[in-house]
Amino acid sequence: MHIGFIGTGSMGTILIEAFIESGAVLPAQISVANRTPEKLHALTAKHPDIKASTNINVAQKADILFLCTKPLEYRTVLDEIGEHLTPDKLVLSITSSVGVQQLEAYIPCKVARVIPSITNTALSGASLITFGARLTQTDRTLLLTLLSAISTPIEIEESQTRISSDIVSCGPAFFSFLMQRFIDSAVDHASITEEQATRLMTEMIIGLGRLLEDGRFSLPTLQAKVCVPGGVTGIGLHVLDEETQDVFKHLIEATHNKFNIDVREVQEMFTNQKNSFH
Ligand SMILES: NC(=O)C1=CN([C@@H]2O[C@H](COP(=O)(O)OP(=O)(O)OC[C@H]3O[C@@H](n4cnc5c(N)ncnc54)[C@H](O)[C@@H]3O)[C@@H](O)[C@H]2O)C=CC1
Ligand SMILES: O=C(O)[C@@H]1CCC=N1
Repeated sequence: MHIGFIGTGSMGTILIEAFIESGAVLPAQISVANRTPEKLHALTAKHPDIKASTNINVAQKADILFLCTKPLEYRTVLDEIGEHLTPDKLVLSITSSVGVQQLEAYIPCKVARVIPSITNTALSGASLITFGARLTQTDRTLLLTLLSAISTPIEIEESQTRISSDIVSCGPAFFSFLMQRFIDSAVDHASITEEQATRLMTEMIIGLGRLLEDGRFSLPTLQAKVCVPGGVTGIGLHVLDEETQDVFKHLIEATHNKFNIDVREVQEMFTNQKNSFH
């Protein structure tokens, strides 16, 4: 099996290095292409057996091809490689605004969407999968096995794409931000250094993650267990309840508004299609 990556920016590189680190894929099984050659050199300097090439060569060689560019670059890439995408190949969108049906209408090969997360760097967290109609059961199993090496793959409906990606892919940034806010306030209002507060926060979050992983407590039970009657946690939770009421409602509205704009732009990009590859 040979795996191709077009786009070796942030997420392309994360995926490549996670697959290598997990042992699921050998560097010699990977071909990469990127618009800016410097990013390819950085990758091949670290992993000399990875083959750096052109978009077309990568598409020709790959059995599974990850498209790791930004959404509005998909059409340019597909127009370049489309004639090499034979029906046996599996092409993966890693972006929420480029849907499976859109790609199926444009190219004749098998198509799926896999939305990764920065947490996959630690061979952890989820990846979100939507299978296209052309995949066989064997293709699905192969893809699930591959993704299981770096994540917990979770199949989602097309309609759940944005909210699932808000949680799985954007969530690490959102929760890092909240942790940083907590740390900044600790440093401003108590006698603790940023370094010490960050260390305590990191240990707490790792411990919380492990606790959630073993499934012992639901989120509400966990809160109830920490809240000693008449103690301090309840006072803090009351402040959070009062002051964060609409925060995530507003966040979800904002990400969904942006997503709707992106989806419209992607639709326009594919509607202007003089040449689908069917
Ligand atoms: N960063 C993240 O945490 C996540 C990103 N994604 C998706 O991954 C995609 C890429 O995101 P990033 O890696 O963060 O962006 P990025 O900007 O770091 O990487 C995109 C890469 O594509 C390359 N590229 C652009 N046009 C090209 C072309 N015609 N041929 C070859 N290479 C080309 C660029 O040179 C760049 O290296 C986006 O669609 C995003 O929605 C999905 C989940 C999480
Ligand atoms: O910021 C973005 O658009 C991408 C999508 C998911 C995470 N990062």
